Amino acid sequence: MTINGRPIITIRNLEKSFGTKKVLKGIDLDIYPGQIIGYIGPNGAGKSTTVKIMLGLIGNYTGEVEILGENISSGNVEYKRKIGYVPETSEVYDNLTGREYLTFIGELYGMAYDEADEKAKKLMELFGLKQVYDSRISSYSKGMRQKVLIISSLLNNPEILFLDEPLSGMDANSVMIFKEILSELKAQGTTIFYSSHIMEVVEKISSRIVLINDGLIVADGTFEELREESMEGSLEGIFNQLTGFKGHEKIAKEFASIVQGVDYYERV
Ligand SMILES: Nc1ncnc2c1ncn2[C@@H]1O[C@H](COP(=O)(O)OP(=O)(O)OP(=O)(O)O)[C@@H](O)[C@H]1O
Repeated sequence: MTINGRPIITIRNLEKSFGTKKVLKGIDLDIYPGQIIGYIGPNGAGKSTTVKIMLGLIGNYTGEVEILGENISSGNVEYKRKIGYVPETSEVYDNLTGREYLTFIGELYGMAYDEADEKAKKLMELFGLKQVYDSRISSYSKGMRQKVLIISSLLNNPEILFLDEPLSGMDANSVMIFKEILSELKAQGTTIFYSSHIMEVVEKISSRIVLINDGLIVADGTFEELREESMEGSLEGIFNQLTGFKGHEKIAKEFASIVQGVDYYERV
């Protein structure tokens, strides 16, 4: 694993509970500039919670989170100017046009209107959305909205990009472009924190993979390192092994039996 300089993100003994449910049970992570971190784990493992804490969207945690040398609990929100975020579920302002939305976001980041407009227009064109730049977002398809979110997260040329399942709804060609964009950004030193369930993409793009299960990190290394340790050939296999998952066929058969109203145990 290549490590450049000081960590850009440091997480120490991060714990978070919702009510009586402990969701993060002591996360420790040092993330270095220019890494693409593939952050993976089963549904409910705590991935989005970790990301939202780093973004300052969730409070009341214990432990330390430092981003760009600043403890985020200090109340200084300056670091937010230097990060970008594509959320898992998006709340885009539907009534705005692409231009209105993206210039609004650009201005929130402190950009001049014309600068944001120029940049957004060019990026929309590269994503094949030139024709709809002045149409309301409510008329966009799911994938088109996703592209707008991706553009909005990059307008400020962030030092750290947080991506939470960013590919949802995007077609195969757009995914290819997006993967290439991530490689280019990484080559220029952007740090990317990438949380996704699409194992083949995570496997290909990540310089380091961190697997979280039930609120704890259970694996951390390059894909090759994890493969050697687990003796599994694919990230999917490593994921299944480390999360203790077995018997997908049995579960599927039982599921189908219930759907069809057939007694599973009579059928097997
Ligand atoms: N605001 C909340 N209030 C109560 N419980 C919450 C809240 N947000 C998350 N949780 C719980 O915390 C746990 C972790 O959720 P989180 O969204 O971090 O999981 P995840 O790893 O991102 O899962 P997924 O892969 O399904 O997106 C889940 O059990 C979830 O129900």
